Amino acid sequence: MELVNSLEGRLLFAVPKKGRLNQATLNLLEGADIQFRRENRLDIALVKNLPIALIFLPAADIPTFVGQGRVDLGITGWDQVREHDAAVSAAAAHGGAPAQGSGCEMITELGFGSCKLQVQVPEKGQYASSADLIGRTVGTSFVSLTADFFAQLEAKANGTAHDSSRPQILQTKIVELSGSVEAACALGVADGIVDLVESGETMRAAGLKAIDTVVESTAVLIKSRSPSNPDLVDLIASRIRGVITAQRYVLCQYNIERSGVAAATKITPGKRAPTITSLDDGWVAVSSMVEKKKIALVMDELTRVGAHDILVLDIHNTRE
Ligand SMILES: Nc1ncnc2c1ncn2[C@@H]1O[C@H](COP(=O)(O)OP(=O)(O)OP(=O)(O)O)[C@@H](O)[C@H]1O
Ligand SMILES: O=P(O)(O)OC[C@H]1O[C@H](OP(=O)(O)OP(=O)(O)O)[C@H](O)[C@@H]1O
Ligand SMILES: [Mg+2]
Repeated sequence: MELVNSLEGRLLFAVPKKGRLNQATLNLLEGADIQFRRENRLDIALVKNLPIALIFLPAADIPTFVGQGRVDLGITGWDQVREHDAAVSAAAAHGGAPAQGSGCEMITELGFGSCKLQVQVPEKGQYASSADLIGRTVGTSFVSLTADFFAQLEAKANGTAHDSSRPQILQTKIVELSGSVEAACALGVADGIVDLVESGETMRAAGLKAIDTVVESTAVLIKSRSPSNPDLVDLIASRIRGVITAQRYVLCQYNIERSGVAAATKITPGKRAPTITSLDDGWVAVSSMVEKKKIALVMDELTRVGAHDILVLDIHNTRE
């Protein structure tokens, strides 16, 4: 109870308490110098060096807390934000509460947690396209997105207009499952599933294949429509962007004769522009940010156009 009282005046920041996004999120918080100690089993942690409290929640619940404005900031999957939005719209269409505070605003993508929410069917089965599943049973944890997806397919198949603001009466049966969704086809619970795919290993191991994509997802930083401390939200967003940039880029430095600079800086144009410093005897030193995943190719090409003394340095942090 005491801890809940000490939330007063603090910006509330929801982070995934487990699962695929947990560790990468903790690394990001560390990079952004958000210092905290989480007591064993406690889902609230006060940040020591900023007026922030971290709230550890399941990734799927974070858009609800942020969307209702109970929590100011959150990190979760874009798939979860879309599922939440679809659920709120569906409730409104059924005459429930109007889409009260449904809105989470996306601040930035975070560069981890990439995956696709895909329609999957048995590899050697009779279904070749999503439309073949109309009127069948589909298992998923993403019931609202799946219902929307099949409502659109059914409207198209029936030659009618899809209107998401009206209650959807589906021919396709959607069965809600909370995990290990891949088991549903083999065990006869569903004819197809809608679930996340990253490497495809889980899908293949279950003897399934993907036939359609409902949503492409990545981890995102989201905020509520009217956060309690907008300046602090901006500060955190800017720190987090800085950490992500630092993780994505390396600093590439090299020396080259002035005559080769134009060709070399085409290879390393930098994030904004390369820094060029004159050296003796018609040589220059160039320093430029390069995407980590491209650096080997960039070094090959720089060597080809006459660059020497190429150095690649890690970037600890950045700020625009
Ligand atoms: N295989 C994956 N690769 C990349 N990102 C993923 C993967 N699976 C899930 N995600 C992302 O992580 C989010 C949370 O999913 P995850 O399954 O990790 O959480 P959880 O269901 O709360 O945890 P758990 O499955 O451990 O119970 C998803 O909404 C999605 O954005
Ligand atoms: O394409 P892959 O790289 O194999 O990853 C996809 C799997 O990852 C997630 O499962 P998770 O590990 O969260 O288990 P769960 O199904 O019990 O949630 C997701 O639900 C898929 O099953
Ligand atoms: Mg999971």
